[in-house]
Amino acid sequence: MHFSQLRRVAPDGANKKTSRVRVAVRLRPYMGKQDEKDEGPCVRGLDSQNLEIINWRNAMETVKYHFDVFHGEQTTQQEVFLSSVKPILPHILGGQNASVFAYGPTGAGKTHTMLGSSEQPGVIPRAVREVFNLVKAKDEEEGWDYSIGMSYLEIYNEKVLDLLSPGSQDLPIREDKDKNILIPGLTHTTISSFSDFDKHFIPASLNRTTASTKLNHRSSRSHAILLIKVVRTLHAFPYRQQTGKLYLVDLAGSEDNRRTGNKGIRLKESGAINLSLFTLSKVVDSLNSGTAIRVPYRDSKLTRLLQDSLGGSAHSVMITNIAPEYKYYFDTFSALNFAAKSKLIVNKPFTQETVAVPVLPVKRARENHEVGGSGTEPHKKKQKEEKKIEEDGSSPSAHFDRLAEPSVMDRLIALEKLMMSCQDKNRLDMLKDVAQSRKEIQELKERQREFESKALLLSRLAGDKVNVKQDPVFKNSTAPLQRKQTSATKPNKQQAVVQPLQVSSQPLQQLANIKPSVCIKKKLSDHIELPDGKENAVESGWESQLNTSLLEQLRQKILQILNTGSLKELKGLQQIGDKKAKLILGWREINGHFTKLEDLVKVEGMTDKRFSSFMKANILSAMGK
Ligand SMILES: Nc1ncnc2c1ncn2[C@@H]1O[C@H](COP(=O)(O)OP(=O)(O)OP(=O)(O)O)[C@@H](O)[C@H]1O
Repeated sequence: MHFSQLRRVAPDGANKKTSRVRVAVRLRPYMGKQDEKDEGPCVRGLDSQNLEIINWRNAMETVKYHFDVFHGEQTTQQEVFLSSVKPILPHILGGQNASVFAYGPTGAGKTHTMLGSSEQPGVIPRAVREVFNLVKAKDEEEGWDYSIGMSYLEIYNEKVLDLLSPGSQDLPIREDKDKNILIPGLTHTTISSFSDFDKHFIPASLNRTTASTKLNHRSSRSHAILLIKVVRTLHAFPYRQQTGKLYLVDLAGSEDNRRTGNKGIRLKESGAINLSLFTLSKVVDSLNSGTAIRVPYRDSKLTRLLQDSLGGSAHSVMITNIAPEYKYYFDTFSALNFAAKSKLIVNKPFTQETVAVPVLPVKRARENHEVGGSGTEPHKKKQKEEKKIEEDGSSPSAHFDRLAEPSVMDRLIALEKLMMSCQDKNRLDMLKDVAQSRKEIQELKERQREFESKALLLSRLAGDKVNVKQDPVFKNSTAPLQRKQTSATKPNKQQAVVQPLQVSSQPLQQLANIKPSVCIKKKLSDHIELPDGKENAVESGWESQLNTSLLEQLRQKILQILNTGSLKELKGLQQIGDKKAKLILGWREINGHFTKLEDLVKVEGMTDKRFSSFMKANILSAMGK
């Protein structure tokens, strides 16, 4: 029977909606040599979806990335298969397409993930076995006959080569009227069992073009693409037929030409690899951002070939492999940026040892390069301290010195720019917001520290002199604080007006509703709506009119918001604007928690009077609901 003459039908569940590419990241175990061992990893997992890598711009920070799935160093081949690949396989039997591809730097574990070894088989053998199992489990009664076939090819230097028929020429890629991608002339072999598959696959794998680079002895210089095709045909007239394709792709390594010493033919290979990987990144980005009108499949052979199995109604998974050693830092960083949906700079040291080491290695490297290392005294002192720290090798900046050649730095900067230009606007805005908020919190933290040291000075002076306020030394050294106090003495109408708490303060209001006292509410309202806006009339004594247990509950709730509330939740409190909320966050970062509500006066700009007014406004607001 000639199936090619039979009518093809649309796959089950196929629709016009473009599906996104699921992104998983797999971190392979540390494999540095013994003498490199002390360096430790530069990247580590946080949980099943997040990981962090040291920020090359500032070794005191980490950059946190979020993915659909994160597979840590201990993750087994079986776990990777079960969570990232197995769920998509049943779709192939229903006539839909799918692709699984391993992306990442050379030596980071792509081949291990896709192929594995006989002791630890990877995605390819497990997926093929599973397809056979799924077909076997199909009920005869459903009326379909299944046949499984395979093709195996590589894309090397933008040429499509048939691995089942070595020595063949570059094959063309075509598209039929139903938008299916075809490769005329490509060997397609029917396979009846897993061992049948193995018989064809193993010798074909040896035909794969590999060569050695400085980074990895067995570096793969081509994209190896295994196609498993499942065709199902109805027993009876009209002999409907459906074809599902599964592409299992071990991509070439994405090493950087200038670092790997590639010349001549290797350089040409790298150019082709980089072109196709760059196009793949644009395709994945277009599919996942959902904003692109045109997905640039045609810009490389790889993406053109995968066109009907990546996006559209296909099910796609990209497993990005990364390595933890510092020598892979640049590659890991670019692989993560390629794969990431979002990233966040976290102001947190990577290891405990780095906590006390305020180093800015990148900045220093560039400064040295640009201005010959000259600088002010404090700058020189800082450099000296940094040098000392780096000599004993305890700082991550020591590792970055190797990356800190101007050419590598320039490429990291260019990479970031490129990444930014590829991002959709929202992501860019989000990054800008994060950077801005961090800057503000940093400034506020510095001011808070200043404030605290002044407060300390004040308490010392209070021990020496009876009336601190008249101490001229203190007056001079606390100018900003005094400015705040001066403005606080002006009547502030807003402070006297009690408004309902905003959305984020809902729990506080709910709490107040437990035992509302109409009588008290009215009385309090009378007080707070004084026409002249003066708050002193209700500043004291108002608490005594409230039910004490309710008052305590409200106080606890406010304390909880102060201690755990987000910026938005803090701003939901009465009399806490954006600036004050950030000051509170800054105070929390430095000091931990407020033990009691009265501790709020330790935050810059919060006087006793303002605190009383704050308490009154929040409690009355909750009561007034
Ligand atoms: N998760 C892992 N667990 C144990 N060993 C691993 C793991 N991942 C990779 N390896 C080992 O690391 C080495 C490099 O891995 P692999 O050859 O798979 O890298 P690759 O990314 O495929 O490189 P290339 O681009 O050259 O193909 C191999 O010895 C491999 O066995």
